[in-house]
Amino acid sequence: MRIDVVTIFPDYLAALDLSLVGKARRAGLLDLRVHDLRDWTDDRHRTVDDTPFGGGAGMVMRPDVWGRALDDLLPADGPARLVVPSPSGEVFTQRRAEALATEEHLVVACGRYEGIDARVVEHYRDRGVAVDELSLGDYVLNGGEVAALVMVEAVGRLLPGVVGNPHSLVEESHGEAGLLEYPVYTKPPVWQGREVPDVLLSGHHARIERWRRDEALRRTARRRPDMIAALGEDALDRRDREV
Ligand SMILES: COC(=O)c1ccnc(N)c1
Repeated sequence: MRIDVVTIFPDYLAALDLSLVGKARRAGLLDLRVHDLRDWTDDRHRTVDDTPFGGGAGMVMRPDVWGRALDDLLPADGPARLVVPSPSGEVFTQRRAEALATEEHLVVACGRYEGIDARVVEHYRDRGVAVDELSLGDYVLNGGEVAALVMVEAVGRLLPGVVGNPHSLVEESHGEAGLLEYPVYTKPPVWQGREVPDVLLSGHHARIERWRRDEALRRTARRRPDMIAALGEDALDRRDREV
């Protein structure tokens, strides 16, 4: 997979050279390229923004600069998908990360200031480019870069070969089961006078699996009842309903 990230703060994305995403890049599993939007400006001040039509505070990012950048990065007939992190976007979820991880090419446009001129998204949608305006949640950031870091990591870790044990992706929170993850424990068996649940030391795999499912259901029902409500009718078996 190729991911192009366009930003006026390329250094913000340096964290993607680390850890799993960095390993994926070095292994050739992820072709991640970070671009400075100012490379597409046409004035000596390398201007990317201007005052908003209709007045109001702040500045808006210019469509002409973004257009030159995205024309270079979004091939006319290519499979690329344009992702625009925005507080007014659809919520970015694990399901969306899974969908994006199947794409050949993503271009992530990081807005700053009051945002990007609305004609940019319109223009590429009208040209037949798939455009996802995506939000991390109901809060505002100073720019799309932090959201781009989150999205690139959430998508990159799903690529085949990136995470050592693919099975661990299944049992995660928001994984296939649609539940939050059960609590986890490791050595020492007693810490601060607190013991590990006996069932986890029993070696009885069926009981351990049942305990983990029960804990995931309890945790989800307590913290995210909306996720329980969203489960399909056949998602809960008789034993689940006893939890
Ligand atoms: C400028 O971008 C944002 O403020 C932003 C992006 C994605 N999700 C959010 N909740 C905010």
